[in-house]
Amino acid sequence: MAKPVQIEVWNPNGKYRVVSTKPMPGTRWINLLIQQDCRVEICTQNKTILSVEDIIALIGDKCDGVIGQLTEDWGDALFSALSKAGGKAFSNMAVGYNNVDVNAANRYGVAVGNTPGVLTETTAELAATLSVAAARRIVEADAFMRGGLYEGWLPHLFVGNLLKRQTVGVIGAGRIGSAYARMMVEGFKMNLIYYDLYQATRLEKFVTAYGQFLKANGEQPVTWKRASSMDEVLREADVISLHPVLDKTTYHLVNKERLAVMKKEAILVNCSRGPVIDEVALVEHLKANPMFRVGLDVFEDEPYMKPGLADMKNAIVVPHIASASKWTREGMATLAALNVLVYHLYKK
Ligand SMILES: NC(=O)c1ccc[n+]([C@@H]2O[C@H](COP(=O)([O-])OP(=O)(O)OC[C@H]3O[C@@H](n4cnc5c(N)ncnc54)[C@H](O)[C@@H]3O)[C@@H](O)[C@H]2O)c1
Ligand SMILES: O=C(O)[C@H](O)CO
Repeated sequence: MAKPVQIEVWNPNGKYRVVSTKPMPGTRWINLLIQQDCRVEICTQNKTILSVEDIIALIGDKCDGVIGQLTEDWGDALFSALSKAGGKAFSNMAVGYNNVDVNAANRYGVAVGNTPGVLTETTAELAATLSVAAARRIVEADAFMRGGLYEGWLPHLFVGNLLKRQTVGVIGAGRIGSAYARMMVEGFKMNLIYYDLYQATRLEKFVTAYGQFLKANGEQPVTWKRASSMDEVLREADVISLHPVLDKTTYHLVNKERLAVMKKEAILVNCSRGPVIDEVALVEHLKANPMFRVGLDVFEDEPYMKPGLADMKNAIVVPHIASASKWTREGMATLAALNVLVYHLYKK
């Protein structure tokens, strides 16, 4: 039997019981649930990742809906427990739902929601930040300065890459990949090459129009190309950002062989999911190619890094913060609450 979990209760007399496995930013999401007659229970346990047993204890005997987190394993055991408690809706507070077994949810009659769109620009901005930080060696230079090593300007000190007129490669040109591509094309006048299973028509139109605008102003136009294979992007791009969903087709999409295809001084950014890159192979590649740089927001065995990664000066690592702006996180919480409410509102 799991230990009882600590909770904070809002609107104790609400008719429906909705559980959030974590406190989430803002109060709009709580108010929306209260307005629809929900008793809101928020788990305040001081434990970053809740186990399946913890969440089963939270769900209890009666629960109408749950808002959960991407760190939780939403599979058969949890959907079975939620269904037994009368629950009909679950929302991940994330757009990615690789932690959710949607087939299991279907088997138990639980509707599943996620939080797309509201985090698109915020996540793309972090990918752009990592790209620039890697190109200009910002983290290394910051450590150098704080370490008291700066003795004066030197022609070779922290020389990095100029992005202007280089090629940006995007793998997975969906919402976030396209937003990132637009930032890099418009912000740095980079040419675009992308690979996706589907054509990114709006992105192509944007780059074409921006190229025409530059030309009309006497500047060299930017260009775009839809690659017929992922390897084409890896071979041609100077900066490559990964934005696909994580599923069986994208697991270890970037492996030892594909790293070898990339330019020796390329920059690789990952703000999608850690397992899209074979991280062991990446560490070896970083060791063998000191001019190759990476910017990582996500890791294969989160919260851990593969041995050796933390020692690599050509790697920038941040703790899965790509969607972490106040506006976005409040928006994600609001969307998650609406997802859980939709089922009950339909019933009324
Ligand atoms: N680091 C973070 O904090 C953070 C934040 C938001 C999203 N994400 C991740 O980013 C992912 C993308 O989010 P989105 O809103 O852009 O989703 P999206 O569905 O709009 O885009 C995903 C794209 O990947 C493409 N794709 C799927 N399989 C592919 C393959 N094998 N090869 C190439 N492309 C493939 C799809 O066609 C689609 O265009 C999410 O699933 C999530 O895992 C991470
Ligand atoms: O999938 C997501 O939404 C991110 O990983 C967290 O914002």
